[in-house]
Amino acid sequence: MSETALVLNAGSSSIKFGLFEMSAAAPVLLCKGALDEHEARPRLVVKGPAGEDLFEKQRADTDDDHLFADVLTFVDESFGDRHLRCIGHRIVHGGPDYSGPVEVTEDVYAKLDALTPLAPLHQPRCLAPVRAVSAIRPELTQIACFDTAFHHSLAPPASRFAIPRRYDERGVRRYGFHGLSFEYVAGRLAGIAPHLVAGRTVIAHLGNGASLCALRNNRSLDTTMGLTPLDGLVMGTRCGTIDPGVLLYLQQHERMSAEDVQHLLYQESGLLGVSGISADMRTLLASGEAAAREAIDLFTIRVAQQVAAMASTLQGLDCLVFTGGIGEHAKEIRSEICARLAWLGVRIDPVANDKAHEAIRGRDSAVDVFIIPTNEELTIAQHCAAVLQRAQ
Ligand SMILES: Nc1ncnc2c1ncn2[C@@H]1O[C@H](COP(=O)(O)OP(=O)(O)O)[C@@H](O)[C@H]1O
Ligand SMILES: CC(=O)OP(=O)(O)O
Ligand SMILES: [Mg+2]
Repeated sequence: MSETALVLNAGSSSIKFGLFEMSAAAPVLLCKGALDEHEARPRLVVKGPAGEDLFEKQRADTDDDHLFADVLTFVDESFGDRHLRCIGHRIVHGGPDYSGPVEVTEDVYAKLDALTPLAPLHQPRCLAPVRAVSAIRPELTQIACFDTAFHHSLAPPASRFAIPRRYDERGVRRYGFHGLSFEYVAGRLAGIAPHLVAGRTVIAHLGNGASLCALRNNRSLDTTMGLTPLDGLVMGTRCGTIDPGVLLYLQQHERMSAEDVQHLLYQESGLLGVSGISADMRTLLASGEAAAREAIDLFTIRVAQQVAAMASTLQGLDCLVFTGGIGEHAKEIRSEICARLAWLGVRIDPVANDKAHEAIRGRDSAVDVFIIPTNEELTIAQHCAAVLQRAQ
C-alpha cells in the first residue's frame, strides 16, 4: 500500500495544507487545500495538483480542532486506499535546539510550547494542529519542521545583538524565520540558474510576514528577522525594525503593559497601522487614500534599504528573488523596490515583470532578478521523508 504525508502550514494570515505521495523518490503532491477566512464562516477549499476543484465545505464554526478533524476526514474518504504515514507541521520557532526536522514527542512539544513568547502570533497557531491530531489520531507520527532551522548557519557577528554577550549565551540572538520558504526557493534557483549558487543572492519573502535572506552556496549568512518574527521589514500588522526606545517610551510614558505593547507591535502596526485601512496589500494598492500610499512607500523603502544591508553582508549582489504573496503577485511593488535599487545595478524588464515571468531581469541589469513562487509544503514533505528514512 502506498504511503502519504499530510503537511499543515499555519501562517499568520492563512492555514494551508498539502497531501503528498511518499513512496516515490521525491514527494508528489496529491491535493492541496486552504482555509478561506474571508467570510464570516470560513470555508475549507481543496484542489488537485493542477488546481482543479476537489472539495469544498463551508464550516459551521471557527474552531481549529474541528477544522483539522475535517481535513483528516477528507483525507480518509478521498485517499483511504493509501496509508497516511505521518503529519508534517510548519513550526515557526525552533529555538536554539533544532537545526533540522524532528518527530514530536511530549518533550519536544513542551520545548516548542515554551517558545510561544518568542512568536506569539505564530507558535500557538502552529501547535494547535499538533494537539488536535494527537487527540484525534494518537497513533500518527507527527514531524515538526522549523522556519528557524535554515538559519542555523548564521554566525556572529550576523547572529548577535549589540547587548552584553551573556544574553547571547542565554539564547537572545538572531534566529531568522521563513526558512522553509528560503530553502525551497534556494533549491529551485539552483535548478534554474546553477551558476548563481556560488553567487551573492538575496531572497525577498514578502507575504503577510516578510523577511529577507542573504545567501551564498545555499547557506543563510544574514536575515532581517531576529529573536522573533517582529524584526526587519514592515509587515501586514507587524512594525519591523523600530527604535527600541519607542518600546521604553510606550511602557514608561504611555503606561502600557508588556501585553499591550506586544499587541500593538504584532497586531496593530505595519501596513495596517500606518494606513489605518488594511493589512492587505491588495486593498492598499486599490485605495486612493494618501495614508495607503504612505504605507506602501514605507514598505518598499524598507525592503530596498534592507536588501542593501544584505548586499553589504554579501559584499555585492548578483541575484534578487521575489517570493511570498506580495513578491509573487504584486507587480507594482516589485517594480517600486527594483527602482529604489537601481543604484545597485538592479533593472527589470517591465513586460516580463507585468506578466510575472520567472526571469524578469532587464537587458542592462547587473543583477539577475527572478520571481519564484514558494512551496513551504513541499519542503516540509521532503523533511518528513528524511525523518522517516532516518527512523528506518
Ligand atoms: N494579486 C496580489 N496583488 C497584491 N498583493 C497580493 C496579491 N495576492 C496576494 N497578495 C498579498 O500577499 C499577502 C499575503 O501573503 P501570503 O504569503 O499569502 O501570506 P502568509 O504570510 O499568511 O502565508 C497579502 O498582503 C496579500 O494582499
Ligand atoms: C514567520 C512569519 O512571519 O510567518 P508568516 O509570513 O506566515 O506570518
Ligand atoms: Mg507565509
